[in-house]
Amino acid sequence: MLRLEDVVKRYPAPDGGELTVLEVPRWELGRSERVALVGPSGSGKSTLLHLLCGIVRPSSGSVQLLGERLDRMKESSLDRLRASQVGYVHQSFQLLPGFTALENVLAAAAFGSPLSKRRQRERAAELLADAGLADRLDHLPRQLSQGQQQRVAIARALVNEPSLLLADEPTASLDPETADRVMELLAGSAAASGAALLLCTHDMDLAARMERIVTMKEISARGSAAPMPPERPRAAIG
Ligand SMILES: Nc1ncnc2c1ncn2[C@@H]1O[C@H](COP(=O)(O)OP(=O)(O)OP(=O)(O)O)[C@@H](O)[C@H]1O
Repeated sequence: MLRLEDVVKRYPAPDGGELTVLEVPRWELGRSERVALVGPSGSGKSTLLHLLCGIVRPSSGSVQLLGERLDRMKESSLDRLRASQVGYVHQSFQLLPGFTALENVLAAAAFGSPLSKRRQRERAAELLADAGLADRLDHLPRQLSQGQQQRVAIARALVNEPSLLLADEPTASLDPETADRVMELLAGSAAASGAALLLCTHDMDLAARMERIVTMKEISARGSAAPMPPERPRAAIG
């Protein structure tokens, strides 16, 4: 479902040169696989997630999602593919502050869902209910707890039945109990819908709940050029 070949990502450096952040000879993620991605801070995890859904383009090499070359696609086609096939859960939720929980989920459906408006509304309400938020549909993000906001973000990521779920440290700002519920929802939903899940985390307990753990070292010949802190044994890589 996802394949990277000879991918290099460079960013402009402040001194006018370039910083090579990623060098990936070859890496694949299969359909329905649930994988944890771990690596020190600055090793390129977020950059990799952004490359995998076309938010960022590689400096060279090929990125294939569902047989489509993202690196060659024009912006509007990329937007459409991402809206319909990819659910992205951000560490900081990124909900629309003036929209209710239901409206936040519907906003994603409006762009990427083939369903009728009525079915979109039903599905959005069902997902929020599955996330334990049936009585919070009309609440604004600021009227929700952190864990509730993250559950809205997960419902939003799932509303278009994506083939690929990308989650960038989705539990980083949550207490352990809430993190546990959020993980259950994310991994359980991916398993139920057959979506592939790639989850970036510093928490090795959460990572261990995925089918497979991959490290940035295994994926990329090069992490950040910046010096990295030594890896710690548990619960906090980076
Ligand atoms: N837009 C950008 N311009 C220049 N350099 C960037 C840009 N985005 C990221 N970088 C650099 O790329 C490297 C990887 O960053 P990235 O955010 O992918 O790491 P990460 O592994 O997700 O880190 P963390 O675990 O701290 O979130 C860093 O050294 C960073 O300075």
